[in-house]
Amino acid sequence: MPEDGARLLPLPGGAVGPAASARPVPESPHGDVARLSRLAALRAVAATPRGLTEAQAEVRLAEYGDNLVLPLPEPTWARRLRAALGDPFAALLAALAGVCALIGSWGSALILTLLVLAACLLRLHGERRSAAALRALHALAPSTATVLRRAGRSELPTAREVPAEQLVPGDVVRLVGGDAVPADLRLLRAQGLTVDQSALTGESTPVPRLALDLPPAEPPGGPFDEPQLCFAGSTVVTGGGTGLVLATGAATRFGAAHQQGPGALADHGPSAVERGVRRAVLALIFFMLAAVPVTIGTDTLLHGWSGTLLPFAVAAAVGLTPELLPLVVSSVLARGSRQLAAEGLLVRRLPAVSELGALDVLCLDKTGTLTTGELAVAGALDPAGRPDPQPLRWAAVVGEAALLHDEPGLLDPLDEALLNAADAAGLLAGPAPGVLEVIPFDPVRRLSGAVLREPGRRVLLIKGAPEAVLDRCTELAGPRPGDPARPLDARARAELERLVAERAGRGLRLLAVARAEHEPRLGAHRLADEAGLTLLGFVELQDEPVDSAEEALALLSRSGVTLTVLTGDHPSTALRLAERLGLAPVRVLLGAELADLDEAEIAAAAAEQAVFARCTPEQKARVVRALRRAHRSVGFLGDGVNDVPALRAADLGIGTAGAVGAAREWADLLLGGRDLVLLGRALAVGREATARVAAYLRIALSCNLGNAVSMLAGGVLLPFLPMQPAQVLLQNLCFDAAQLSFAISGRSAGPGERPVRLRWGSLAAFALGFGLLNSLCDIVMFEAMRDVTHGFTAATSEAMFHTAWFAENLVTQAIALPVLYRLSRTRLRPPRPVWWAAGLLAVVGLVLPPSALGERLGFEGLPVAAYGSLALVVAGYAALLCAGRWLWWRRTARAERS
Ligand SMILES: Nc1ncnc2c1ncn2[C@@H]1O[C@H](COP(=O)(O)OP(=O)(O)OP(=O)(O)O)[C@@H](O)[C@H]1O
Repeated sequence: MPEDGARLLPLPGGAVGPAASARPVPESPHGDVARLSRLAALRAVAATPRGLTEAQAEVRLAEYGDNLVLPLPEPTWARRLRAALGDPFAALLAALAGVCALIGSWGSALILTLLVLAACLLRLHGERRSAAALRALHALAPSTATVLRRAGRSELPTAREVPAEQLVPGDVVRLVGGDAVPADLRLLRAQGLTVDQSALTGESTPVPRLALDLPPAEPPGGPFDEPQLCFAGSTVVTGGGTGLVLATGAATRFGAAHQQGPGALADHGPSAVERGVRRAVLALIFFMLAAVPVTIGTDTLLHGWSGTLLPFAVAAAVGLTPELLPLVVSSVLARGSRQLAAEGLLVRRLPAVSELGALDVLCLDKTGTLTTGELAVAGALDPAGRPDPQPLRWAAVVGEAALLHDEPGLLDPLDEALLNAADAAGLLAGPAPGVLEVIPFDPVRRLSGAVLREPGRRVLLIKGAPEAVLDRCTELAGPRPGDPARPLDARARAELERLVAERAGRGLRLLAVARAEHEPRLGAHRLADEAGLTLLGFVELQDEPVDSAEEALALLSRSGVTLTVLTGDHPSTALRLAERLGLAPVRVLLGAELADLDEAEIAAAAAEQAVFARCTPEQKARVVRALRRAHRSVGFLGDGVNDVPALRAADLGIGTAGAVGAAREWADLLLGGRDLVLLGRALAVGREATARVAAYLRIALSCNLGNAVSMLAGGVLLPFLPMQPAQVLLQNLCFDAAQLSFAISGRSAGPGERPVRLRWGSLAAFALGFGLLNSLCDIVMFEAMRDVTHGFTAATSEAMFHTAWFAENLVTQAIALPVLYRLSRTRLRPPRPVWWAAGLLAVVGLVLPPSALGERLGFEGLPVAAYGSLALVVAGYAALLCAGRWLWWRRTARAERS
């Protein structure tokens, strides 16, 4: 690195390091450095196993930048202005303004330029607020990493937590189970380390990682297969280790994949709202592309080509362009995220706000989520079910081994509880065990263990889920120490299973403890050693439900959210807890049974609030995926490393306050405290935001569709264009401005009875129905104006037509705003700003045309008869709109009931 004055060679992704060892090596995802020996790799990045000094880290941070895969939104105005002007809608408007200027339509060019400026300014403002909200959230919930740093060259290193974004190439970081790997690392040490790389490779089975000194000469199959490397974006499932940072931020493999777009990574695709918005935009663009040429073509065919047709086409195209749609949607979501932050929830991905609104199934992890995870030892039993302290002693020795084996992070809360209880009971009085190896807890195998050195033998101790341990046992320990062991036959096994089920049915969590003695030998633990074990007995643990869990689940249930528990724990323990919390599961399914069910059956079981027990992390994710494929909007609430696959698979991953690093990293939403009732409040905010987005889309789509049809009808029915180009643009500007009211303020009521879903089919049917109703009124107005304008000169009657349609259009849109806001009787009412905007829109429609400004825009004062017709048409429209809405409500209520 520069401060060492060494020659530099490329590191991954353009980072550079000194050329300490530039021997030719095979192609590797991280170039030369990744394939060097540990020592050579350290030299290549000018690092030491003792870590960088603070000063070195600072220099490198300035050089390589923050360790962020995606940079936080750029705060400078110049950048944002460029981005705003580069927006496709703004670009389209600017191009249309250019066309108008070219053909000398100065009024239209001016209005269009104003529209571009207004859209850009609004967008800039909205983005500034969203960026500030995102930065604030990021600052509140930084990801952290444990790094070795030294105050000076001669100082000793200390391990300390730093925000992960401050990591630099050359840093030495520590990993423990549950961590999100913070950068691309070359392992210097690894112990029982397995990582889940499914975010990078899609492969859900955790892969082992080793600190090989000389990696295989040929790189293995895929780019993520090198065993000595860990990649940003993966999760530590078991074990721990120490790694040298090779690349950070965008230079990591994860970062590179992100640059290629979200599809390059294992990603669950756009959210329901994102899909809805995208389709709405496409539909509006389609209206524009279809309606404008058809209108112009029809007009030319019927009445011949006129010079005003081109500017009219331009204006009509603008009128149908949803230029403020992205702004309104992102402002509504940003506002929702601020409200959630005020409630104590951190939104890590903006669309999560709308996912909350759509949420209709919430899958819940049990331990540490519905329960406190603060385990207390309730007792210990011998294999016959009699109280016996020995199983507790040996289980605690496994914990002690993890503690002694210098990777403190390997000690989980369960080990801590065992150690405390055994210590309090005086069971750990003897000399500390000689630890040969620690077998970290593996949520797939559901056990952990230790290999100990005892005089003349090597002792394997295993503790874990009773089924997992029993599968490895062939004998039962005798009632007293020194008594001969009994064989574990089928009858004894059945009795043990009954004992476990009976204790678990009381809500206790059981751990089985077993032991085996082997001849002393060198070498690491082998899976084959885990056979022929002797069962020592069980430890019983108690884990109390979180105080607010029952109230929160009742609130969510009343709000129309189906709840289902997915746990790695015993079925009886899970069932007992579910009942205690007021859930009424109809059945309990085991993770292993999922293999025999297809996705529809799994989804159906989950929808009936089944409890899924003894699930591996991948089985939890499978249930979530099955529900998503059944078109449910699925949330997952979890805290542990065994929840990460499900958190990633869900539409909305929610991490609890005490979630491990990786779970926090992959969660879309983080609870700020233990109070689960927060979820109910969050639901209300999400539903309101989604209802607003849905209302905006419904109204924008139906009014634009109505206008497109009316333009076509006007072209056929009238000998002139239905409105002048500048008037079309002005009307569009007014309607856009009124729709901005969706993005500002309003109140948040209760969560409402049902999730708010954006179903494209229903949105399209709505737009078609209410859009056609709108154009029907326009056509009636055209017909009425024929009579009213009878006897006036051609020019005057044309101007009167324009005036009447302008006024009628704004007034009917003003009525549509609040009336179409509510999708069903039970949904939230329109907030006050929408009413105000609607009122203003109607006033502008009526007051502007007869004003001096209106005259300059080509409007003409209307005779009283025209106002009479206008009043009748508007009243008819309002009545039909309310009737249509009533029919729609009935249809929605029926659909919701079924
Ligand atoms: N540290 C540990 N050592 C040994 N066995 C453990 C340890 N932690 C959990 N187990 C056993 O493995 C089982 C599965 O654990 P896992 O962490 O997958 O799920 P869980 O903690 O029981 O429940 P949840 O999935 O709701 O968090 C537990 O029920 C317990 O029997």
